[in-house]
Amino acid sequence: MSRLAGDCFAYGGERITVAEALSLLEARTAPMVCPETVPLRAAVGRCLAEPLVSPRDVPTFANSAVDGYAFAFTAAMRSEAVRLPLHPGRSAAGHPFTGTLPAGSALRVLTGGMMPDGADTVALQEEVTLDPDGAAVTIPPGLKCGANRRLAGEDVRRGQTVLAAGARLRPQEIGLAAELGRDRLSVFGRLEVAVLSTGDEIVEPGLDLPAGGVYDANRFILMSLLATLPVEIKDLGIVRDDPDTVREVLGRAAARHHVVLTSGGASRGDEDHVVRSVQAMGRLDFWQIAMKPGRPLAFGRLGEAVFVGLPGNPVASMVCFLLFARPVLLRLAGAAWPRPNAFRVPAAFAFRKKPGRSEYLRATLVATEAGLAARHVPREGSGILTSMVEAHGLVELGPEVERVEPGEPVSFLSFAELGITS
Ligand SMILES: Nc1nc2c(c(=O)[nH]1)N[C@H]1C(S)=C(S)[C@@H](COP(=O)(O)OP(=O)(O)OC[C@H]3O[C@@H](n4cnc5c(N)ncnc54)[C@H](O)[C@@H]3O)O[C@H]1N2
Ligand code: MOO
Repeated sequence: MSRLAGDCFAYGGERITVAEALSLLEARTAPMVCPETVPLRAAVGRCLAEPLVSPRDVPTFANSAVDGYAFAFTAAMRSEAVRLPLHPGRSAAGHPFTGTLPAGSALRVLTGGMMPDGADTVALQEEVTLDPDGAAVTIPPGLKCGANRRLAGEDVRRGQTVLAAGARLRPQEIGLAAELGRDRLSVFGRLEVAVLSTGDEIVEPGLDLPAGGVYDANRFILMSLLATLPVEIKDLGIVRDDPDTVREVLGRAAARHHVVLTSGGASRGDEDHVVRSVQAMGRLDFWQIAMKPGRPLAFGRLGEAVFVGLPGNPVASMVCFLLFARPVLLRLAGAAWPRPNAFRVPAAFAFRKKPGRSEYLRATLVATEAGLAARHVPREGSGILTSMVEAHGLVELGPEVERVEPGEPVSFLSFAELGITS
């Protein structure tokens, strides 16, 4: 769709804060995929390619919110019980009453039934007294005019833009489109993302582990994270760190995918063949982000494809994916730039840190007498993957923070806000 400039990931400084990195990335990424029209059921999780405008009011007609009796409200009803003769017929959902209700009478209505002409208020059936012969109802005093009535257009107005282009379609957005009568939607096509691991020590799980070997955790983390996004995942496995193989794999991956995502080798600009190959075949920009974990990040271009190189340590790789790669991929896939909500909760810990960089502490939410609080997981190295397993989210301490005292409010970014829902 749009072409990103070859140098879109360039930046001048040495070290960059998390906020600066995010605003640069937001400014420089744009959708890479084309719109396509898909049936509603296939649209969940995708990004809307054009605004959704309602062709009608919803509800389309005024209707009763309860099973009861409809009538025209009168001032006397505020203070006294009023007995109304029952008009023949009824209004049920799908079976409207077609006449006009005479003033001073009531009509049997069921939930969802169209409000009859001449009525503006409904009394709940449990609250009225029906004459033994069923000929009249007595409405208790105190009802408000318009009670138990749902107005036409009270949810959505005709012509209203209910979803903006770029909206990520969750079950509720799919329901809204269905409610407006849409059976298909124009959504952005899936972003094609190739994932690979490199590093001579990295071994495929299931194989024997030689001395010095490390099983590939990152690729499985990344593919699982990608599965939460509107992308098509191509698993390129572990690529041996040999120049010819790396070039060949990268060349093919870049020609067939929008994005090539790797982990490891993000800091060793001179040794790693992935890094060297991206530099030789396209352009690579190293980012040193003032954060812990996950300082080194690499962004680049391989022809038309975007290259994202995450740090090798599994926790750093995952945190960098969640903070930086995820919004970039969503934006490339047509989504509006996501802005996860951090909740302010009291800290259930004390902490000291260096100013000038952001820290992301793996944290659990714990119930205290004062409500929920965040407790940081004590073992926190960027290779300690069990810290992520234990955690419910990340406590984000900004560059200005030097210490946290128990009870002080901190920003808690739940994993759910970062797209990890199960
Ligand atoms: N002299 C310096 N050393 C390091 C720096 C630095 O700035 N100067 N930065 C440190 C930080 S922070 C990180 S993070 C790592 C990043 O290094 P790389 O991105 O180049 O990653 P590697 O060196 O390849 O690997 C680091 C670590 O992660 C393990 N790893 C790699 N891939 C996987 C995988 N797919 N699954 C599981 N584990 C993986 C790898 O074996 C290493 O142990 O550099 C620091 N050093
Ligand atoms: O990015 Mo590194 O793993 O923070 O320590």
